[in-house]
Amino acid sequence: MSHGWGYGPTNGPDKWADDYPVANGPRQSPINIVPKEALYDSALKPLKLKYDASNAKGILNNGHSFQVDFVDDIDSSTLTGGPISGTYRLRQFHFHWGASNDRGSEHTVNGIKFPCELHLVHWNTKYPSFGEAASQPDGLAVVGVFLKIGAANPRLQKVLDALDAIRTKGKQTTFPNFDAKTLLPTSLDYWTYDGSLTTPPLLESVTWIVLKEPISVSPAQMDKFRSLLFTGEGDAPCCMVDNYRPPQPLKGRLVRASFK
Ligand SMILES: N/C(=N\S(N)(=O)=O)N1CCCC1
Ligand SMILES: [Zn+2]
Repeated sequence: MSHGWGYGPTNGPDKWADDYPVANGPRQSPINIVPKEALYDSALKPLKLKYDASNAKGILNNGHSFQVDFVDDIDSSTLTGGPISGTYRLRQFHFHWGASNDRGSEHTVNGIKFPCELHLVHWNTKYPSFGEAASQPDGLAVVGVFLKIGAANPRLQKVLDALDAIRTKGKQTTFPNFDAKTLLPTSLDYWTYDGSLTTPPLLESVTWIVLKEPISVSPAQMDKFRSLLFTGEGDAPCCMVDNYRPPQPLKGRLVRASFK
């Protein structure tokens, strides 16, 4: 694949192994979650998410999705507990979505796709940096949250209102004072398994923590996600949609549940 990776017919998920052979590795993500095949583990701790709204920095169209970046030079926005040991710092959150409401999520549940999936990316502070952590088997922890079509979600609106300013690849703007915890559902029940980044470089360094309860999103809000472009200013416009990798082979991995 001579050109950069993406989600199109010539550079999409089926082609990523050309440049990133780990794409066919033993712990790739996402996966299809089959709740009846998950093992309830009473030893799993509750998730503890302590986020400081003042750590929110900016919002960026990175050409694959958009992300909200956080100050992560001190332990002020952290994930502890759950399946992990130690302290993981919030680095950024981003989303994956479809061209229509019948698809868009990366993880699926009993083969069901959601229209969108939120990923909150954290890195293990036992390592000196995000980059270093990303290359370690216990380096990252990503909390995944499904978005399900329903009533408009007011918690999403500040994020969606910022998208007009970052319509094209490479555009960014300031995004101060945002508490990422407001994006989480009431229940923090979760499934967890050992996996990878779902985009190149597909590093097998992620402890996945996928919440069972979705949050709501309205059809009109989904259309705001779809107003972004994969392409840069002045390029032929290509709508940012279907920026999701499909489920990957489980290859014998265990999926554990924090709930019965
Ligand atoms: N693929 C990724 N996150 S994800 N989709 O696996 O949560 N990332 C790539 C660089 C930083 C996060
Ligand atoms: Zn993601």
